Amino acid sequence: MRLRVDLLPHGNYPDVVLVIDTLRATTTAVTYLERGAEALLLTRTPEVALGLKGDGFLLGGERGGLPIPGFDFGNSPVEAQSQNFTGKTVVMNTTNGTGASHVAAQSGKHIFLAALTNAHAAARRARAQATEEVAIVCAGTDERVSLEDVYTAGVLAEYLLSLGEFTIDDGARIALTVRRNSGNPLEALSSSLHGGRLNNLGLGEDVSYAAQLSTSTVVPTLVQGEDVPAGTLRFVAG
Ligand SMILES: O=C(O)[C@H](CS(=O)(=O)O)OP(=O)(O)O
Ligand SMILES: [Mg+2]
Repeated sequence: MRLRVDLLPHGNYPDVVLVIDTLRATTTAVTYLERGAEALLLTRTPEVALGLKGDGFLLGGERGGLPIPGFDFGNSPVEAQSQNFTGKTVVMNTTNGTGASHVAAQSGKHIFLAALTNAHAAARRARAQATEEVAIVCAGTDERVSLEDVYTAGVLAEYLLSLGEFTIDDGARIALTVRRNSGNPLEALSSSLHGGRLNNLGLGEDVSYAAQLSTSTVVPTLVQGEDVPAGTLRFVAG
């Protein structure tokens, strides 16, 4: 079994993909499902999301860290945690995480969303489904490598290695090194460029929330081969 870590999304995934956007899209996605959402529709663009508005969907997303005009929510796990989404479908579009999921879905057989909050459950699901490779894909920020995603990749890689034999690539070696040398999750996320930016926007509580380790067993799972609105990917709790 191969374990691969892409520090940015590259594509060509043959098997299982774990998509990470710790700050904040995949952390928020886990929280929507934790709070009862029936499904998430991750859209290719904000326009696709806005086109679905009014069909009983709730829209969540951001640009520059702030809510998109016309959307119901931002991209905040703390905001999501304070709401009840029972029976609702949340349509999401964010700067990095939703795009990374679309790259993964172009080729991967099984796509899961991972964050620190569901790290161990996501790793277990990946190991159980994989037949040849687990690819951990860091969304990054604006096409640049981001510390918080690489740190989370290291947490996932560490746990996967405790579950069985893998041959690992240099991306995995880098992620494991970052994980072992960046302190605890809150220290790592707080020292990242994006963690600092969210703090400056008054969104520091989201950074603390995202730093919680394995508080959830919900693993957002792509439902393949289903009829979904064009430009969207449908994830449900797994
Ligand atoms: O909402 C976020 O934290 C980021 C916004 S950005 O990196 O400041 O543009 O989006 P995400 O897609 O969750 O990385
Ligand atoms: Mg991010």
